[in-house]
Amino acid sequence: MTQIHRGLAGVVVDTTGISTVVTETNSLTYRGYPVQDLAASRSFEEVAHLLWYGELPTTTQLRELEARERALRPLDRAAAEIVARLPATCHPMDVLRTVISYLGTQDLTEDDGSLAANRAKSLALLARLPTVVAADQRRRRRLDPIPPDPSLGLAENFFHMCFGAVPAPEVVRCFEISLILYAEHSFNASTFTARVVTSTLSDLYSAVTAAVGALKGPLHGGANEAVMHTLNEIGEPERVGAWLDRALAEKRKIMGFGHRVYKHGDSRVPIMSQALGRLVAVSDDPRAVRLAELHAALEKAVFDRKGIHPNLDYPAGLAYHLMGFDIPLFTPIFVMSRITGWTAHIAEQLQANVLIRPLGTYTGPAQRDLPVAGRADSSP
Ligand SMILES: CC(=O)SCCNC(=O)CCNC(=O)[C@H](O)C(C)(C)COP(=O)(O)OP(=O)(O)OC[C@H]1O[C@@H](n2cnc3c(N)ncnc32)[C@H](O)[C@@H]1OP(=O)(O)O
Ligand SMILES: O=C([O-])CC(=O)C(=O)O
Repeated sequence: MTQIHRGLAGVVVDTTGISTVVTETNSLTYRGYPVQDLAASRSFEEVAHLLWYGELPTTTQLRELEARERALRPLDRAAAEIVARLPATCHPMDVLRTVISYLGTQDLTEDDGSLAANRAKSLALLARLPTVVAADQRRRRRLDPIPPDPSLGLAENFFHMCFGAVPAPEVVRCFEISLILYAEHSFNASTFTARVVTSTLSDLYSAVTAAVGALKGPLHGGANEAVMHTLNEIGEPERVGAWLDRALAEKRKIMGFGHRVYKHGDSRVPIMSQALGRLVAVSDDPRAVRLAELHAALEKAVFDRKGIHPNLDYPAGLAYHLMGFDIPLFTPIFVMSRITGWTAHIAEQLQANVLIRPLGTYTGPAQRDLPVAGRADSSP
């Protein structure tokens, strides 16, 4: 009897040299480096280089990558118009997906699937996606877009393009840590989607567009938005117990909790939670402390009631709210980071490609004779 692995749970589908969760230390490594060490001392741009090239950049390589990223940030007029004209009723992930698809049609660089060509496309997306996301937030607030500032690093420039100002260094660093932590996580659903598309020898933009669609769902990246909706729904720390009783009785999934791979806690959560704590301490949001209390109370209550730990989306969701971003921007920010991991996997897939095509056990009707066409009683 064929064993069925629903959801591919526990199935090893390929090798990868990009990242792994070291279960003995509950540590996530990118190209061998623990992510907590990267989050403590490195920039997001350095991490992008590490994921793409396999090594941290030298000073010269970093300067070169930064210079190219800064130069590639502006959108062409048509891309800017697409952002401005798509209905405000659509989710910013739909805007991002649509603009990425458009950018693919405008990319006239070599499309031979070579490593060099894909690296150039990956860098262009890393540079332009923040410009799209920031312009989308501003138009929803009825504000004109702010052009990128090439004197600023990627994280600072994103704040500049969203708000016209760069916040305190603690806030920028918290944001950058979130980008480093979100950058890569092995064969998660969106990365696997990108690899499936790539395995047919389709192009990088098609793979990334599909990955955006996979990340949007609330069981994956969309959970960071859902976390903030949950906190708003509960409202006050004192209401956590009653809210959780009802949610569990209704068999609701508590967003930002649980994980397919980590069963004893997501290795990235302690780092992000510490960064969130520093953010709360400097936040000028009058509700910051109460929200942090509510956040901690829900985490404790879910663990006490269900033994389930939070995943990275749990601290990241509240952090993005306290940084001033609108909730529908949270998952697009995840994309701004994960574009590095997706594109590293696309390159890896192409280097030793095999078509990804699993099997399913058929449970439909047994083979049967077709009814005679045209007979009145031929329909079942
Ligand atoms: C960056 C990321 O993408 S991280 C993931 C973000 N997603 C979320 O936060 C959404 C909420 N979490 C979930 O839905 C799940 O934990 C997933 C989808 C992440 C992982 O799901 P799976 O590995 O398939 O685990 P599964 O859903 O089978 O959960 C196992 C058990 O724990 C329960 N459980 C898992 N997560 C939760 C949760 N968040 N709330 C309540 N119960 C949960 C399930 O109901 C199930 O219980 P049962 O055995 O009594 O039926
Ligand atoms: O690995 C997963 O299934 C989901 C996740 O945490 C991620 O993509 O960062």
